[in-house]
Amino acid sequence: METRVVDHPLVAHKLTTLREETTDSPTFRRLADELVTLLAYEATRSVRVEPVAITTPVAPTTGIRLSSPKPLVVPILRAGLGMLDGMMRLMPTAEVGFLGMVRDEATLEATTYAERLPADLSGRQVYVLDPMLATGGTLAAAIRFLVDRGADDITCIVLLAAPEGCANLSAGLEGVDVPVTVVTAAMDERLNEHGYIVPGLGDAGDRLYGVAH
Ligand SMILES: O=P(O)(O)OC[C@H]1O[C@H](OP(=O)(O)OP(=O)(O)O)[C@H](O)[C@@H]1O
Ligand SMILES: O=c1cc[nH]c(=O)[nH]1
Ligand SMILES: [Mg+2]
Repeated sequence: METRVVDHPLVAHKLTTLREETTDSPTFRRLADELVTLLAYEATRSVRVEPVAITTPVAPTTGIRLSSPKPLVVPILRAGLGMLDGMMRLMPTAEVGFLGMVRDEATLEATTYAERLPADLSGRQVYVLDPMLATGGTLAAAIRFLVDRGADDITCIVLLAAPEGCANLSAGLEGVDVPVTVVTAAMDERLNEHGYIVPGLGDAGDRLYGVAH
């Protein structure tokens, strides 16, 4: 597994406001959206393309376009939904599938409660969106799910990652034989005793959409 921390002053600037406890939901949603577009630029460096012949008003030439089948973007509900528009702005012709997953706040185990994905992901490049890589349990389960369906290249775009979560995720992917890349806006210090990222930004889903009941 490769981990890339995007080192850019605009990313750091937006992330700082996102973390602030006084940042309200509308501002949080806007910043998450803007951050994803910046991260997606880095995360799509290896998106698959193919040559295409075109004619400009001046001359014929060869350009490139996204290969077929198109990349699949998979936001992990709930919080990953806050990253979808920012991603699709950069890659509007991608397809979108959905995974609903929730972490039990006592055991920190992730379970899947919803799935709407193509049955066959053979040969598909997949971009998974989830703002938080905490213990890594959610992303490990999501990646296994996608690989079991045939996905052969997976890039996870997260806003914050914890070092313990990255180590767990890498260990949890033992035996997974496809390239996995994590692109994050920051690698934070650690997890606290509740499995929250420190300094982090709190509960991303609650900050985007309000407290879940
Ligand atoms: O790395 P992990 O320890 O598995 O934790 C990360 C997960 O926790 C949060 O989701 P949550 O379970 O709170 O669901 P929500 O998006 O509905 O709020 C977050 O959006 C990740 O999916
Ligand atoms: O810090 C954390 C950890 C898991 N999920 C969140 O939303 N925030
Ligand atoms: Mg949550």
